[in-house]
Parts: sequence; structure tokens; C-alpha cells
Amino acid sequence: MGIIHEKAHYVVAVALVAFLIRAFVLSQWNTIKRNGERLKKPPNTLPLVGNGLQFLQSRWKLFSWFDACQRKFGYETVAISVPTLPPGVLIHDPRNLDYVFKNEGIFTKGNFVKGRTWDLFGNGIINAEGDFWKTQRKAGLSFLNTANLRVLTDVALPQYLSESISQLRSSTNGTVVDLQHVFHEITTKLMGKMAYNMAMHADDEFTVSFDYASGGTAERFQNPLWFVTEIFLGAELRKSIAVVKNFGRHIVTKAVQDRQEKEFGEEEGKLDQISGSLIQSLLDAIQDEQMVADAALTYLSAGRDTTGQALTWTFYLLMRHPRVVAKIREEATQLLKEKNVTLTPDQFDSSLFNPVTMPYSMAVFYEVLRLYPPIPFEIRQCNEDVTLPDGTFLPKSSILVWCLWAMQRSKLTWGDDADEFRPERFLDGNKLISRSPSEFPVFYGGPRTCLGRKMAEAIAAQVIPTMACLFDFVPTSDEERTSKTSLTLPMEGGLPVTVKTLTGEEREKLVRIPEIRFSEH
Ligand code: HEM
Repeated sequence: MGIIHEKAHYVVAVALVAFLIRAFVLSQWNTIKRNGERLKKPPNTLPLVGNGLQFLQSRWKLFSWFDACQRKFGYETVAISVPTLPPGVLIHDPRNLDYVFKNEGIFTKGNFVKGRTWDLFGNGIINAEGDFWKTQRKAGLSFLNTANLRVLTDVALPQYLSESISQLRSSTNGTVVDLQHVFHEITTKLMGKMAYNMAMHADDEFTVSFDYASGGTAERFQNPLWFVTEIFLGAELRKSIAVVKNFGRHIVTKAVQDRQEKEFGEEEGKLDQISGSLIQSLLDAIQDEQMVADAALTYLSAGRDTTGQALTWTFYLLMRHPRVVAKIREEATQLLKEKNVTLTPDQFDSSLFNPVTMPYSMAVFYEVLRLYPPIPFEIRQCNEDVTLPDGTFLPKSSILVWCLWAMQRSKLTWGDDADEFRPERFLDGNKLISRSPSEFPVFYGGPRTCLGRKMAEAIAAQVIPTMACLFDFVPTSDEERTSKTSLTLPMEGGLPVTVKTLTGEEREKLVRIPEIRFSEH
């Protein structure tokens, strides 16, 4: 028995050495070059394992490493290597990113991304290409048309926002509330009702399983041996994906039933008339119900998690920057006075707040998206040989990575105060400044640019000033918050706060004399 054990160790060790030597030889062979020169390597690149160990760290440390690369190399493209994976580069130059956005047929998700996300998203729009992508995009465009967005801003959002406000008011006795849950609940209800005609909540079994599956799927991008480790440690992930997939099928079955039963008459409210319009458009366009389910689940993740998390980081930063909160309150108070409207927890019309009437609040939202991008990095794979504008030659199958977390903190692009939270950088007087997608890729760019940008902006323009005017939130801890592993950017442990409801008078005082709770930086 002892001898067999020893031999097993020997076999594993030999296999590991052989594997590393092969990886090393392949990495030398496949070196990516710029104008005939090898690319520089990022800090802490090791012989044999390359950057493999960096990718095994927690994502928070990984973000810092990406940021350190960006600080060291500026816009220069650098090589990244991980044993077992095709050769790769990390790009920082907005010119290169612009080229990627304009040539999305060359820079695709490829087997590298699809192989890792397939179990969760299958053929959903995020993974789809060609005609199948076009079909899903068309269905999404029809769901997010102007008339539906108006129902969202005038009916659905005010209703769900007011439900959350009632809950927050009942928690003003020192109870600790998780703000991340509050925002997730709003976006979950919105997407559930409008897209699928379903009453969904942030603590449903589906949502909990989806969070887990998103974390497990994201880990596959950090662990090159995920397909081996999951054999032993992947039971929970497999279970979560099964729950998610079942729910996808349930959405489709319910939508087919709705189709047969639902005949809307004049008496139906506006929200009921449009609810389920995404799933119905998808059913019209796609024959295969499994594919409809994949498409539905992908939209749910794209629309709900990103926006809920962006709002969470917004209030995290606002609690650290009382002067910014005071300016949001000032902007809202001014508008309310002009319209001769009062805002109290019992009586408010949040639909007054929109991206046009609330430029400062929108600048706050963009600044949060700059520092805490809900999709923090992107990966593409070249499906042919290609040369980037900076001269970097990428052979077919190479991997291209850009880290929004790092790029959106670049001093070259954003100036010396790039690390500071300063919403004014998005304002020219009272007008919002828009930045090109290649400099500020938070909503992606080119033909596959985010479909839901207007929806996210409409939600932010209403939720941020309404919540900031009605409540004063106090965090239960001053510690820096981090993000847990996920395909998006959820806050680890949520955002626990205590809540105080503000009277109109108190709000006026806070507009004039912003208290300093944290040192601003
Ligand atoms: C702050 C909120 C949001 C951010 C930062 C954001 C960001 C992004 C990014 C970076 C992508 C590209 C992802 C990739 O392919 O790797 C994307 C795609 C997409 N987003 Fe958003 N998104 C947000 C909100 C929304 C909302 C509310 C919806 C509404 C349903 C939505 C729908 C989509 C769809 C359908 C795509 C796929 C587009 C395509 O491949 O053609 N997003 N988004």
C-alpha cells in the first residue's frame, strides 16, 4: 500500500513537471511580438508559470495587479502568459480598444470565453454570434423601446421604489439594512415583471443559485485547471446551474401559458400591458425553447445585477462623500421647487427625476461606474491573425484582455486625480460630458454596445436623488468594501447601513451645511 502511494506521488510529480515544461516550450514558441520585438512582461511574471499565480489570487488582488500594470506601462500592450492557455496580451491603449470594438467579427468570445460560460448562458446573447445574435438583439431592442421605457420610468420604477421606501421607513429604529439587497430587489422586480411577467425577488432560490453560479463561472477564468478541480469541488456549482436552468425553462413555460391565456383589454394597466414583452419577443423570434430560456437568463443577468450593483457602489461612495450627497440634494430640491412639488416618504413623484433634469446625479452615477465598473474586465479571442493599431501582432486564437477597473483609473486618460471620486469631471457647467467608449468602456462599444444603457441611466436618475433626499444612511463599518468573485461586481457581504428618514427641513439644512463623516479622498 505504502509503495503504491509513493509511486502515485512520483507519477503526479513527473506529470506536473512534464506539463510545465510543455507549457514553457509552447509559451516560447507562441511569443507575441510588436514590430518584431517581444512584448514586455507584467510585474511578478515567473518562469514556467508565467502569470498563473496572479490569476489564482482573490479578484480584489487581481484588480490591484491589473492597476499596477497600467500604472507601470501606461498605454503599452504587455504579454500575459498562463500555462495551458493560448498566448495573451493585456491592452491599455484606447486606440487598440477602439479597433477591437470596430472589428467585433475578429475579436470574439471564442472557445476561451464560451467554454467557461456555456453551462450558465448557453446560446444567450452574451455568447451568441451571427444571425442568432442579431435575432436576440432585435428582441432586446423591441423590449427596450421608448414606449416601454416610459412605462418603466412612469409606472413600474415609482411603484417598486415606493415599496422599498416603505420598507426603509419601517427600519429607522436602528435596524441594520443591507442596501445591496434593497437595490437588488428593485432591479429584480423590474426585470422580472417587465421582461418576463413574473413576480421575482432578490432572495428567491433562483437568485441565490444564480449568484453562486456566477461566482463559480467567474472562477473558471482565474483557474486554468478549473475543469479538473470542478470534478472534485464542483458539486455546488453544478447544483446551482441546474436550479438556474430549471428556472429558465419555467420562465418559458409560463410565457407560453401567458400567450394562450392573456388577452389584454383596455382596462389593463400600462405595466400589465407591456409586462413579459422581452420573453414574448424572444418566443416570436426563436423556435427552440431551450434557446429562448438561455436568452432570457442572459438578459436577466445583464439587466438586473449590473444596475443593482452600480447603485450599491454609488451609495457606498456617497456615504464617504457627504459633500456630493449635499449637491445631489441641492439639485433635487431646486427641481422640486421649480415644479412646486413636495417630496416626502408618503408623497413623491420620482418620475420627475430623469437623466435630463438631473445632470449632477448622472455625473455621480458615471463617476461610480468609472471607479467600480459592474463588468470589471473583458476577454476576447482572435479568430484570425491580426495586427493592433500599436503594431502588436496577434496570431489566431490569441487572448486579448482589458481591465476596465484599471483602464478607468488611468492618469493618462483621466488626469492626475484619476483615483479620486470627483463627479464634476463628467460635467461642463450643467451639461454632461460624454467620453468615448474606447476611453470609458463601461457600456462596451461598437455593434455589441450595451442594449440597456438607457434603462440603467433612467433607473439611476430616479433612484439616486429619491433615496438621497428621503434618507440619511450610515454604514455600520468604515472598512473598505471589496467585491466577491462573480461575472459582475457584487459587494462582498452586502452594504449594511442604519437608516434615518429625513424631514424636508432637515434636508434643507443638509444641503447648506454638509457634515463631514469620513475624510474625503
Ligand atoms: C450600469 C448598468 C450596466 C452596465 C455597466 C452594462 C454593461 C455592459 C457591458 C460591458 C456589456 C458587454 C458585455 C460583454 O459582451 O462582455 C453589456 C452588454 C449587454 N447589456 Fe448591459 N450593462 C448595464 C445594464 C444593462 C441593462 C439594464 C440591460 C437591460 C436588459 C442590459 C442589457 C445588455 C445586453 C442585452 C447586452 C448584450 C449586447 C450584445 O451582445 O449585443 N445592460 N452591458
